[in-house]
Amino acid sequence: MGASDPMLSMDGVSVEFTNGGGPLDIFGESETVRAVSDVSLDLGEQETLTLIGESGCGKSTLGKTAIGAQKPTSGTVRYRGQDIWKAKRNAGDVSISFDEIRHSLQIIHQDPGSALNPNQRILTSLMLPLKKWYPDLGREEREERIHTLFERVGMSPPGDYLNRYPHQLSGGETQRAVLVRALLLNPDLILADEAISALDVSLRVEMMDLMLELQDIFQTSYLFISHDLSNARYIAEKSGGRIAVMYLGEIVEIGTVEEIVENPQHPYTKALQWATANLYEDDAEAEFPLRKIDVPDPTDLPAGCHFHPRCPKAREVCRQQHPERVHANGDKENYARCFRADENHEYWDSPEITDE
Ligand SMILES: Nc1ncnc2c1ncn2[C@@H]1O[C@H](COP(=O)(O)OP(=O)(O)OP(=O)(O)O)[C@@H](O)[C@H]1O
Repeated sequence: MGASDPMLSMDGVSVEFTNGGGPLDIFGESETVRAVSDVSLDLGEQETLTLIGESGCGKSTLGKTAIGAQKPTSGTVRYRGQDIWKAKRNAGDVSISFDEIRHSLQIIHQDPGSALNPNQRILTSLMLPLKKWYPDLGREEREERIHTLFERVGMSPPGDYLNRYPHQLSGGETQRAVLVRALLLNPDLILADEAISALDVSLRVEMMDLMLELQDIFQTSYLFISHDLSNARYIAEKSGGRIAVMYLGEIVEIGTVEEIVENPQHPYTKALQWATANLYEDDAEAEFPLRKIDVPDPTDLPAGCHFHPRCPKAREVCRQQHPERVHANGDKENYARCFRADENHEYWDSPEITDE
């Protein structure tokens, strides 16, 4: 690993799924969905990034690809400089094994119960990964680690919770137990895929606070996935992290809270703001920010800018050209994929679209 390698680095990552066309498909037709399209992204130590976007825009697929649980169709994903899929194939110069990579990149799901065996007491479910990854630890030491972490996440006395079965815990308790399970492995990154969505609103804030507090202690990076801009804003504000907005497989805008929430460039980010009523009460009367509500068929993406059929600012050029990343003021990491972010683009002389 080079000293300057980011903890996680994705370069030109695309993920395609082909459905149908198999021997049992009587029509013999196959359709390809580009769930993730040309995403390049670096995540540093103790960094927090929240992915937001509508259902089906590719957030989970991108998250899974980041932690090595989904193979990209093209592009590379590197953990501390090691190509994850070369490590998986054990091809060439592998400095970090695939097992070690998967151990360092953990996931918490929306349905935390699915991570715990319903027929096992919580203690047994938590002991197993410790036994697997830290075989030198004795039983007592393993139990001690689990007890300490349960105290830390407010589940005290730990014995009261650890002897229960998953169905005997509340949603918030289960989510904390699963967080402990991930933290026990000392991961460099936790992918929290809609991890708080199923909780009551009051518990959501508590859980976000807890995760961010533990981030300092465990020096973990987080990749949060949320469909809710107000949660993304809360996390990014508290952690000083970034927000990435996805639309039909692409990151269309990425930046800090100031960039994404206060001063968005992309009309799609503005539409998400509009939909998050409590964030923008002043704009409640503002014009509806989409020309069409329906999301295009992901197996048949529109030419040009994929957002143009819904974009109230679309012009002819948006039908013809696909926007590149426009970085503001020489910023290397953050950008918007919209012609409007470039004040010199031919977009400004292009006629408005009137007929779609
Ligand atoms: N295993 C799969 N096989 C085929 N298509 C898939 C598969 N996984 C995801 N897709 C498709 O890829 C696209 C992106 O899905 P993904 O679940 O990543 O989106 P998402 O933004 O996480 O959505 P949600 O918020 O509903 O979970 C969707 O069109 C989905 O139907």
